[in-house]
Parts: sequence; structure tokens; C-alpha cells
Amino acid sequence: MPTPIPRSRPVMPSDAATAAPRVIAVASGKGGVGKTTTSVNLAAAMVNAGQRTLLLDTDLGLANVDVLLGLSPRFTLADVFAGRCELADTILEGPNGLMVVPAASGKQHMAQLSPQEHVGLVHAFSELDRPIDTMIVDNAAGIADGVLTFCQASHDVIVVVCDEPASITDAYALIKVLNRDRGVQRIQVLCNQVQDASEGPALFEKLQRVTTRFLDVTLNHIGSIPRDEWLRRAVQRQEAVVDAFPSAPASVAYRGIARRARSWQSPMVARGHVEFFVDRMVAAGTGPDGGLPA
Ligand SMILES: Nc1ncnc2c1ncn2[C@@H]1O[C@H](COP(=O)(O)OP(=O)(O)OP(=O)(O)O)[C@@H](O)[C@H]1O
Repeated sequence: MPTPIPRSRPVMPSDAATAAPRVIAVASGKGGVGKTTTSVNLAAAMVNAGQRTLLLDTDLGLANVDVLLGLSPRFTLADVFAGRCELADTILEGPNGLMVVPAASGKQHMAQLSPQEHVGLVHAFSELDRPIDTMIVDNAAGIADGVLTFCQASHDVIVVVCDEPASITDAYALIKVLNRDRGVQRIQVLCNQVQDASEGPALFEKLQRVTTRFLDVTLNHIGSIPRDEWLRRAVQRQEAVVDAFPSAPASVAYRGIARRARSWQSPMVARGHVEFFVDRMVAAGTGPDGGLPA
């Protein structure tokens, strides 16, 4: 069992006003649909647009944000949990000032953190003394507890989906459990690897039909990313496509989504921030000390 992150002091409203990151979780039911690609490119597009952005890789079992960006972590979250360093020590400087917190690749036990440890991790961001406007959280695929906890604790959840039956079925399963078990009522849907302009809206429509029928959740189609050969070339160069090939179709699409993300209405506009994390954990009974706020 890894050592839990030391609990931070209680989060006061003034702290929240200083930290103030808007937190966006990126998830998918099925693996391999483009979740990490999306996290990296949205984060890069946001940083290029002047937002102070931190990309957190929580795919603790199988990390790859740092690989995609060609970064070499000195410390990872595994070191934080083992008490070998502070969270701030794990932050890598990515392209154009993007802050990247790498996960711990291949450390199987890191994929099995308790809800309290997930909360501790998220809560620890309130201790960071550098200003962050937006935090993008790249999750593992599937519906493991940690994924649900990170999604539940974020202001927005982007579910990445492709037009193939397993992706749609698994996206539905993820949305269902987020909605029914974790009280998430709004999901941002990103359709990836579309072949033409009509595929994204049609795919969104399919997903929406089934969720409207069975769930009390609002889906919002935030945009579609074309299947793009330039994106694969950028991966080979270990760069975000928005940086390597800014005029590629996928880059244009990611920039558009990043721009529009600013106007998504936060479900708790007046509150938000780190305080929002803790409140939502506690509301669901997954807070530190079995439901009591730290
Ligand atoms: N729009 C796209 N056009 C072309 N290739 C893409 C696109 N999106 C993703 N890919 C490719 O698909 C593969 C899977 O992408 P990615 O690693 O982002 O998926 P993932 O959902 O994060 O997977 P995992 O859950 O296994 O981490 C990668 O090789 C990536 O380069």
C-alpha cells in the first residue's frame, strides 16, 4: 500500500481564489480512442492561447503523456506517494510553458490507489504556489474507481468516442456510471477520428439517443477531430500536432474546441476551484476520513 499524500490544510475560500484552476477531466470508456492525444493537444492549444495550463497524467498504470511530449520525468506521482518528493517537484516544463505532471509508468500498485488517496492527490494541488488557469486530467480508460473519482471531482468531463460499436458501448457505460453513481449531470462529448463532416454529429446523435432514453444527463457535442495523418507524424516527433503542424486539420479542430471550452458554463460557477473537488468528493461519501472534509 503506498504512503498517502500528507493531507493539506483545510481549503479556505481565499485559497481557492488564488489557485482557481478550472479542471477538465478527459476520459473514454474504451482504450485507444484518442484520450491522451486529446488531453495533450487541448492542453497545448490552451497554453498557446495564453492560458496557464497544467496537464496531469493520472493513468497511473500505463503513463504516456511524457512520452508523447518527449519529456523525461525525474520524479513521478509514484515518488510523491512514496514520500520521496513534493508534488511541485514532479512538474515538468513542456512546450511553450505547458506544465506537465507525469504519472508512473508500469507501477502497477499506482493504479490501485484508494479513493482517499485519489482525493489526497487532487487536494494536494491546492498547495501548489504557482498560478494555474486550467488543469487537464488525462484518465485511464474504463470505469475504475479512480477514473470516476477524478471525473466526479472535475468541473467538466470530456468523453472521447470513436465511431465503432465497442467505443460507443463503453462510452455509454462510463456516462451511465458517472451519472447514476457519481451524480455527474453534464458530459462534453468529443468525437475522434471522424472521416467526414457528417460522422461526428451522427455519432453524437447515436450516443445521445440512448442516454436520453435511460439517463438523466445532458450531453454536449463539443466538436469532432478528423482522422489525420499529420497527427501520427506529430506523435513520431513526440510533439503535439497543434505545435508540430499548426495548420493540420486536427490542429484546427483542437484549437477550436480549446477556444470554445472557455465558454462552457461551469455547473458551480461561483465556487469552483479546489474547494469544488473536496465538496464533490464529500457529497459522494468518498472524502478523506470517510466523508469528512480535510
Ligand atoms: N484524430 C486522429 N487521427 C489519427 N490518429 C489518431 C487520432 N487520434 C488518435 N490517434 C492515434 O490513435 C492511437 C491511440 O491514441 P491515444 O493513445 O491518444 O488513445 P488513448 O485513448 O489515450 O489510449 P489508451 O487508453 O490506451 O491510453 C495513437 O496511435 C494516436 O496517434
